[in-house]
Amino acid sequence: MGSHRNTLVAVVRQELAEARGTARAVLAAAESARSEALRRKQLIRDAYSTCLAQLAEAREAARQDILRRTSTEAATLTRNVESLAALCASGSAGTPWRYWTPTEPDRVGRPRLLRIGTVSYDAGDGDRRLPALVPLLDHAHVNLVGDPETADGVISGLLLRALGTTRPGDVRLTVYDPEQLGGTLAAFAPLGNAGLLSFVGPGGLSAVLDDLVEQICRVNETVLAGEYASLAELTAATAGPRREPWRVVVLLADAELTGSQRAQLDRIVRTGVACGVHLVVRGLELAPHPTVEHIAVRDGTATCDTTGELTVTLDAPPPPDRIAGFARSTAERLREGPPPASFADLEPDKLWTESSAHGLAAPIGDSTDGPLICVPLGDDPPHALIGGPSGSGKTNLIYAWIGSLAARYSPAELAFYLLDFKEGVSFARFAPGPRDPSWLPQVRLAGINVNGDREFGLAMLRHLGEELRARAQAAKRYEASKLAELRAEDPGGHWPRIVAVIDEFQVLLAGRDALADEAVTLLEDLARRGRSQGIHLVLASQDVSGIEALWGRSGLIGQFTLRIALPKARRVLADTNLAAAVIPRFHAVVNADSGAAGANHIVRLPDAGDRAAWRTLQHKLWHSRPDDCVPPRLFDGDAVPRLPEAYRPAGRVPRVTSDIGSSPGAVLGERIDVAARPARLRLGRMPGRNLAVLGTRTGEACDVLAAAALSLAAQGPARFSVACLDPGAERAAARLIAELPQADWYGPADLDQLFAALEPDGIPHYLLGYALDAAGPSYRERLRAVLTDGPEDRTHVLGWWRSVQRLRDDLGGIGARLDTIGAWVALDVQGPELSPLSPQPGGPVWYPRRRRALFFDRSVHRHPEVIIPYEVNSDHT
Ligand SMILES: Nc1ncnc2c1ncn2[C@@H]1O[C@H](COP(=O)(O)OP(=O)(O)OP(=O)(O)O)[C@@H](O)[C@H]1O
Repeated sequence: MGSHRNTLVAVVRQELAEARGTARAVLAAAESARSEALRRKQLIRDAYSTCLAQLAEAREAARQDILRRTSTEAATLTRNVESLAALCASGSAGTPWRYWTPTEPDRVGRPRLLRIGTVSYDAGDGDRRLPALVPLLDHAHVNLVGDPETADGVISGLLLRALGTTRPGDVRLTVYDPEQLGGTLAAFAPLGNAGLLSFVGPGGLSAVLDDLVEQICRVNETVLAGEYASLAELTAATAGPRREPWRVVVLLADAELTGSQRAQLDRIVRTGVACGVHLVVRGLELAPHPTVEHIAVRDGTATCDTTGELTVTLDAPPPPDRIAGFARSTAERLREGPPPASFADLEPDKLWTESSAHGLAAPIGDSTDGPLICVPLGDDPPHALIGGPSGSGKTNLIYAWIGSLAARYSPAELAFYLLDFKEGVSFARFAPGPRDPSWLPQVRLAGINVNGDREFGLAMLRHLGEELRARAQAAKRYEASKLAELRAEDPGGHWPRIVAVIDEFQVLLAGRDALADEAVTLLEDLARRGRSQGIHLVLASQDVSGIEALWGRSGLIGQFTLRIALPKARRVLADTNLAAAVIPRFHAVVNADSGAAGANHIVRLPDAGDRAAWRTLQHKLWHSRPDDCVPPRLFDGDAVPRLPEAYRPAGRVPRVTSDIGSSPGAVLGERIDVAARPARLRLGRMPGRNLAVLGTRTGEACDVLAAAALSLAAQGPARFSVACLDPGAERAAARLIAELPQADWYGPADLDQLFAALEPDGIPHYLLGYALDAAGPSYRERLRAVLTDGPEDRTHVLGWWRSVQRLRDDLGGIGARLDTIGAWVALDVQGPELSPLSPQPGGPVWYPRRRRALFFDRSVHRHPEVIIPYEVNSDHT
């Protein structure tokens, strides 16, 4: 029993153990499944939160990106809107009152939008403000509602901006203010003095409306005439000034309108804008129409059609004193007329498009009512006379004319020769200078500071005389009677029209000397025959007696049919023509009928003297110049020409066997002529081929001798004996010796050796004698022998005597024959003193002047000629 029990127990135990084992296993499995599930759960949780974080990150990145793009786009848009606003309301249309000044529109400028205040908006980086703009001229009527005081402030601002962005006279105001009788806009009253503003009394509304309706009918009928839809379109199409002013009618009415008034007002609303009639209304409701801009104002703010729902913070009204000041100056300017054309306005749209075959025409300014006035030159009128007292603007007029012509006619069509006898450099700007390398391509010659050098004037006339002859010959060859025909027959030829301007020409004619006689003869010839050969003279003078001198020469004055008189000019126009006496400053009378009353054109002249404006034009023309265009010859009477390098020995001693040449030429100075050629003295093997330099100006005498010696040395083998008998000339003589390839020096104690050395040996031998008169009587005999016999043996004396008297003493005293001196250069020696050396009885007409010398070579000259001694060493040593 006991064992059975035990067995049972054992079995039970066994089973229990097994069951427990199973349970444990199940538990363990469950545990592991649970922990697996938990792990998975954790994984999922982790993945979820990673996912959330990533999503958040992506969302943030996307948000930042959107914000960035938004702000960039907003900034661009803001900029665009701001620049658009600035463009639509530039200058006085949009400037805040604190900085406000009127801005003149350009010739084809269109009316702008007008600022009434600002709208603020959030640009992302804080609050920004944009101008709130409304249309008026050419675009809209303005209908204000709301608080009258604020509305009147807006109206003042709009009117001031509209007036300030247009030309004086382009806007006419009518104000109907029955309550305040014009007091609301009283600050504009000065405009009434110029007829730009009228106040209408309480009973005058019907008449005003009728008048506006009539105006609209008239504009439609006679101005637009079915061809244009509006005055704005007409102005744009013609690119000219406005044909009709804008009429801006301000109606400050709180009363009811009668039926007919309302009907008229509605007509104006519908049709006014196209005809330049605009209503600015407060207290009335205008009939709905696309051209009506509504502005509702309240407490310093407004809403209007252009800005939609945005609230406009209104600008304070313009200060009344600013309005009154502007109105006064506008009325004043209108009385003075429109501003004159500027120098730039004389320029054509395209440069160098005109042909000068049949003449020249170029504007020099505008008339008081607008259009530019052209001045003709050609077959008729062929030549011009300009007159006006000092300071009246002759130089300025000449600049304007030259600029205007130069912009139209290329160098193939036009050539200028310009000469100014005034002290000053007015024509220097046309030639290259140290600060500006440009030049006016049409200028062939410019003479400045010529007041002392009438010879240069004569040289220019001679040059033109030669040109005239050349043209006349060509015309004969081609059987042409005028320039246009010659150009047609000879299309390959270079036949520009020539305009020669001589300012203060009377200087050339002053004096009863041979120069004046020749100048008059040349002028007469040029004036008479230049017409058909395309050579035109423009003579200017401030001097009545100079002009009167012309009147005495009927052959000359009769050709100057174009007369230009500046204010207070006398004797330029006909005696019965008093226009020049009454024209204001900076105006001119242009008369192409020899000054006859009735042929006057009054021209307002632009300021053409302004260097910057000139430079702009000149640079433009200079950059367009043809490749073969050379700079003009500039003659400056104040400049001293240097001995050109070509006339200096290159350094080597020429071999004795080199070509000597039959008559080497000594260069003495620059001739006063158009080509700036050197004055040469031929030293052939003939009696008298010696040179005497006469006068006491040591520096210039030394320069003449040095230039002669150096130029001779540059031409071939030669010997030089330099005798210096004046201590003041020693440095110059020493400099010369240093530069000459072969030279011997003789001082006062060496004169015996000098004369001994002058033995002929076939090679040219030049005795350069500085202050030869100091040699003294004991050497006179030998000197005379060299002077007499030397040249035939190629020995020539180039000597400096300090007076004619001393030269004469050296040659044998009173009654001595001076024919061994074949050529002389006189410095500070008076004309009569030269009579023994001159073919003219009484000596030449010569008044010594600085750096000028009179040169006479018996073998070539009929009359002595003026030369400019070259500067040989710039330090004058
Ligand atoms: N149209 C103009 N607009 C503005 N300024 C002008 C005008 N014309 C001349 N002027 C000025 O007036 C002054 C005198 O002019 P300009 O030198 O042309 O006179 P001018 O008659 O040649 O005098 P002068 O004979 O004494 O040389 C200059 O300062 C010049 O700039």
